Amino acid sequence: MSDVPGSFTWRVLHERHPSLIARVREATPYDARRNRALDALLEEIEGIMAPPEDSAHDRDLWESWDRGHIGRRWDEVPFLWAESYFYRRLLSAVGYFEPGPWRGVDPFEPFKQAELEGEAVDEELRELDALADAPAGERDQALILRALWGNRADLVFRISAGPDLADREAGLVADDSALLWSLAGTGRVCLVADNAGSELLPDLVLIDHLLHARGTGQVILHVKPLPYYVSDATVTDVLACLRRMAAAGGEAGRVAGRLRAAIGSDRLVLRAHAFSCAPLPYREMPVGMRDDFASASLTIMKGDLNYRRLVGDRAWPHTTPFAETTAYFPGPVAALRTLKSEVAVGLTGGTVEALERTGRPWLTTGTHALIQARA
Ligand SMILES: O=P(O)(O)OC[C@H]1O[C@](O)(CO)[C@@H](O)[C@@H]1O
Repeated sequence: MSDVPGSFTWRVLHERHPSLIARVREATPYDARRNRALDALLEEIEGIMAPPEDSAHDRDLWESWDRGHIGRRWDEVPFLWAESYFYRRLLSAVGYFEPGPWRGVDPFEPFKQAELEGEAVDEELRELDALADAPAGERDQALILRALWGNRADLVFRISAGPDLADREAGLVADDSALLWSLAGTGRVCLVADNAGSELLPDLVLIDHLLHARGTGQVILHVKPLPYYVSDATVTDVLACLRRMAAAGGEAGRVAGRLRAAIGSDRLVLRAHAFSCAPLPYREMPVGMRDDFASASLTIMKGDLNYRRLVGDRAWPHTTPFAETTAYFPGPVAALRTLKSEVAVGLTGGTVEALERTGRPWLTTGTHALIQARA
């Protein structure tokens, strides 16, 4: 829940969301009607959650996902539900679904594009040249760590996490990478993506490594069907990353070429399932998605939001076993995530004590990360 003033979840709803609306307005010159809708949303999020508009194409879908929350105060329903619904309402406000000129215009695209064009990305892509000749085991570990720490580059988080984020000390609080690699066999691997740009690029490099070097037969890449949580990856973002890598040349260009060919031969399959934007945990996933995950030798869940949805967005004792909270999942699963919210399981008592002893925040700052897996 988010109803305790000053708590982390309360601040996301009452501070981050209003500041995100301001950033969206700064980034795109919306017309008067869109601005009025954004004003109305700003007012609404301090009070009662309104239903989707009568004419909304996905009204039935949201009604099926509603658990009696619509019509209550935004901060009196589960945090996951309110936070997810906010992004749906923001898209409505900017005219994303309505027939007319703003239809399909991603309000977060200016942020995503600026990041993808940045020099930091050039450097990351150049580093792939040296990695291409590294011994196999070294490459495995380097690529998994890049995909993991790429999750720190989350734009919603960057917008509001403060300037010292990049300087903070980084730490891995759990590391099941050996189990992860033992599960990534020659059959199918699902990767459930999180952010575009700096996170999706290393995810795509990891996918290429699985297909090209590790003998994985097929990878199914799940992305979002809609712009979501600011920087979450859509198919458009996958294509932008492929173009960016192709333009960079060198090993990045070769990776892009192989991935294009893999899409052409269905060795890399893209999915944009409606449930990927649902305000619900994966425990409630629909049959089609369940079948995908059940057919894979491993599903890799990227990022903080997917982690919350995977283990359940609850105040678990941090020592609750990861295998227990994911027992419902239809196949082997791994999580690669930097910690940006208060949910964490699968840690040893010693690790939790050591983290608490530092007296510094570790759960919501993006300074710590985990690799967890269960067979
Ligand atoms: O992009 P990620 O790693 O899923 O992070 C999203 C996280 O950011 C927040 O929206 C704000 O910190 C969290 O509530 C959420 O879990």
